[in-house]
Amino acid sequence: MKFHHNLVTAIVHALQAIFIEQQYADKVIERILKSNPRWGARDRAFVAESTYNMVRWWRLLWFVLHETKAPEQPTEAELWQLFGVWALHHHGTLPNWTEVAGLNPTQIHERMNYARGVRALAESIPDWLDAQGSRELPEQWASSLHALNQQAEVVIRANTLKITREALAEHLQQQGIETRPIATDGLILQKRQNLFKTQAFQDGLFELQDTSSQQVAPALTVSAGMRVIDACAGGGGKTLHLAALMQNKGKIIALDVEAWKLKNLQTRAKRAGAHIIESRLIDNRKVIKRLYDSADRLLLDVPCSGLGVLRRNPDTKWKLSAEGLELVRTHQQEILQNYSPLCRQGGQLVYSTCSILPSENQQQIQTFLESQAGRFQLLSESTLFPDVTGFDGFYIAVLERVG
Ligand SMILES: C[S@@+](CC[C@H](N)C(=O)[O-])C[C@H]1O[C@@H](n2cnc3c(N)ncnc32)[C@H](O)[C@@H]1O
Repeated sequence: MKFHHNLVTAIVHALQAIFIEQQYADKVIERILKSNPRWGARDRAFVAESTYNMVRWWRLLWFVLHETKAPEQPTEAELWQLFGVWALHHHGTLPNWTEVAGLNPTQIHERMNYARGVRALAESIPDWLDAQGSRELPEQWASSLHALNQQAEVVIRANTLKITREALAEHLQQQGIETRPIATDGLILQKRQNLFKTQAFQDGLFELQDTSSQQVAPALTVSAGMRVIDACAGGGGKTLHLAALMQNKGKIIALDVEAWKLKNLQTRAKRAGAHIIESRLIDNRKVIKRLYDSADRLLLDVPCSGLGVLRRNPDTKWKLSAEGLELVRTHQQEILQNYSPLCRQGGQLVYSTCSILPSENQQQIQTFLESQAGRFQLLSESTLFPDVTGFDGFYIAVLERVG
């Protein structure tokens, strides 16, 4: 493996932005790749994947480097050494540079071997989160955590408003992009590659969406002509899927508290040719009250810890705290309580998270049902565990309003 100094400099700068300036890893990597248009595909992949992997294994790498926890303000010299630890561990070789000259490969191997016996080190996760996970999921936690540290596959969803999954697969194959089918409308890329620049993406023939996330819209059992409210629509990943399942007939009201996300949703909806979506910003209580008792189907894809999508956003585990998790849970219950009246009698409410923790999932639904004095009943619930499915961790509950 030959390392390029300028690429590792970019990785060190990316880590500074993520850990010192507290920027989101995906945004940092996007910006760095954009500002270096002359890098080839291999260099771009090296920078993106090495940065993500160093974020993922952050705790483990610091332990191996210094036998300490990660410092809050790592110096540039330390980050170069940390890359050295990563290079030795992952590629089996060290670059011949002064920045990593002081590293001792024998010591690195010994510390790595020790760390293998301590789960929170081996899986590179904060102690509090490891304790929380094993308390909540005594049987499943170890294998779920291990699965959440693997690199996620690239999954797309064919936009059936424009093309069938089979025709899309053929179209992509003609561009040299090999895929295999998954779920109802999904395709998995055989090889990681950036699809955003393809004509097929610009033409709205597909969206990037993990297989687990693709299970949420079908849980609403929508049909053409229904009135659907997606109350935490964000950038609209699931809204677009709902529009496709409704064959662009009926109405979807997409709500969110962030105007910029709804703007993004509108851009995506236009590209996808989904014209039954009306977005509304929740900027006062009336926005919600006006919609009471009006939805045949209500989706509450609530904010969550993001634990189920650690494979894509490994920086989440370093940014989350026990206090933050508690706030998230309070917010989830408030959304359930305040927005459930949007569902009409006889209609259905789907609650979903990209978390596997029962305290964000089953326990929230239980608390909600107990507070409703029989107004809602649970039709089904399932946790999609990453170690079982091989995809993101998700929870989906389907409730019916009966009173
Ligand atoms: C898990 S994300 C939604 C992802 C989106 N459904 C998708 O598929 O792309 C949760 C969303 O809830 C929004 N949100 C947070 N608080 C909210 C509230 N009180 N009411 C409505 N939306 C809220 C966030 O801005 C965020 O976009």
